[in-house]
Amino acid sequence: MPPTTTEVRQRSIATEIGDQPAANGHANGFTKERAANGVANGHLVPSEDGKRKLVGVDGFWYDVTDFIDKHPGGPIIGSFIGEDATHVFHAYGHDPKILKHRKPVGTYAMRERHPADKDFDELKKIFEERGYFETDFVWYVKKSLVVFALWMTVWFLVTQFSAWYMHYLGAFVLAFVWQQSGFIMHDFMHSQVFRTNRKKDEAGGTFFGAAMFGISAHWWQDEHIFHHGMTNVVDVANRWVDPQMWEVSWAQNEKLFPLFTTTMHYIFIKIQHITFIPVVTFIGRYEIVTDSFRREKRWQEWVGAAFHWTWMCCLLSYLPTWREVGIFYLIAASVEGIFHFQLILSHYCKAFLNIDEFHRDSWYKFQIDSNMNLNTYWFMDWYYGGLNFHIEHHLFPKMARKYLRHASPLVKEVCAKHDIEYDSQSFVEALVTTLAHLKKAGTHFTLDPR
Ligand code: HEM
Repeated sequence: MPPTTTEVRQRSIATEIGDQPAANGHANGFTKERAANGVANGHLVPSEDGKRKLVGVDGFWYDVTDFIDKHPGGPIIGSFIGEDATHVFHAYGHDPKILKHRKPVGTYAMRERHPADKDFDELKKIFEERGYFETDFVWYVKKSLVVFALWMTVWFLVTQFSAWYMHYLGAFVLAFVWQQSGFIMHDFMHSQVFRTNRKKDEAGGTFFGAAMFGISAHWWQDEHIFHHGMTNVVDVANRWVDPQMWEVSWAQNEKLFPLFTTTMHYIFIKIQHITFIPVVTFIGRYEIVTDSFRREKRWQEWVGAAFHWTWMCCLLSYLPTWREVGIFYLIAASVEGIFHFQLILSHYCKAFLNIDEFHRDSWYKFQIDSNMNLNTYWFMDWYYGGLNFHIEHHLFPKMARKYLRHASPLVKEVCAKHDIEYDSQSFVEALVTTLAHLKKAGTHFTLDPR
């Protein structure tokens, strides 16, 4: 059974800080007051009875009161009640026919949030015409074959050699099997492969996520949809944060400070610039594996996990001693942990917004403010899964990853035209910037016990 709206939006903090979910009416990212009014912003037309839940798209209000729990994109729709969701709606590639079947219940005057918005809408059309939102199946077959070849290499190194260093070389290659599978899972769970057939995409995602990478693909998707729709957003009143930007071990932005209230948090945050690298490297993988299955109830993910641990145990059984088993997994997990930096560096030192600021800001502009690209040569795109072009991926989450590099020059042009900073740094620069940022944030942190 899929998690409920409340579970998904409150899980990140409630489970890690140990707090109870907010008791102040928060259920779907809107307060009791907002929900009761049907709409949040004064300039919007209220619903007839004042109690319906309306979402605004392209200047029309749609009543989603009975649709929230059925929405195929999950509970995030509830976070846009009473708001103009035009840009996030289109960015997610909703088929325009979806709204043709729904009768609007009112209209509102669309407010220009930023002059660049029109240009980004135009860019999307240009990219559509260029075919950047279409799937190259041959490309995916090749990617899958690479994963399979790497996987066979691991087996070969572990089963055909008795030298410990060949086994550990196998562990190193295993990290790449996990990493590359993770990227393919990412594409599937964004419906970037079959696109109009979500069931097939989810099955592919579960195979590469749970069976190969070892994490629950649906758990990841639940969090990732919020991460994309509401990147770096903090809702202090409801104790909610973009779930993929929240860790109990550090506070990377002052907007998160009110959520940290214990002496233990204080200690963690004061030393966060020192613990950052070892925690991400050595603990990262264990954390996502356990976190992803802790509350997982979907049987597909458990079947995938059973497959994953069956092949992992068979593989590990070829190693001669428990010591080698331990070191083998540690090497694989730590090398894979290094890959986690990429995603963290793309957001940690960037802008964060409180939820009300977020709903007032331009969705496109904030995607750029809250993202950083990593500069690399084209031949390293495979290593970063194309997500070194994080700005482009966040602006257009359904764009096929092989085209992200091609989309970048036009995105840069729009940013330059509107004087928006397009942040792109090398991996090392981004790491140094993030460490300095963590140190500064830690210095400013003071404990505010509640
Ligand atoms: C009037 C409001 C909305 C309606 C009627 C609606 C309807 C739908 C439908 C029918 C789908 C499945 C088909 C498809 O992907 O084209 C879908 C998917 C989705 N929706 Fe919505 N939606 C609405 C608003 C939103 C909003 C505000 C968000 C905010 C982020 C959102 C996020 C998503 C996501 C992430 C998916 C999954 C896309 C994918 O990866 O395939 N939707 N929605």
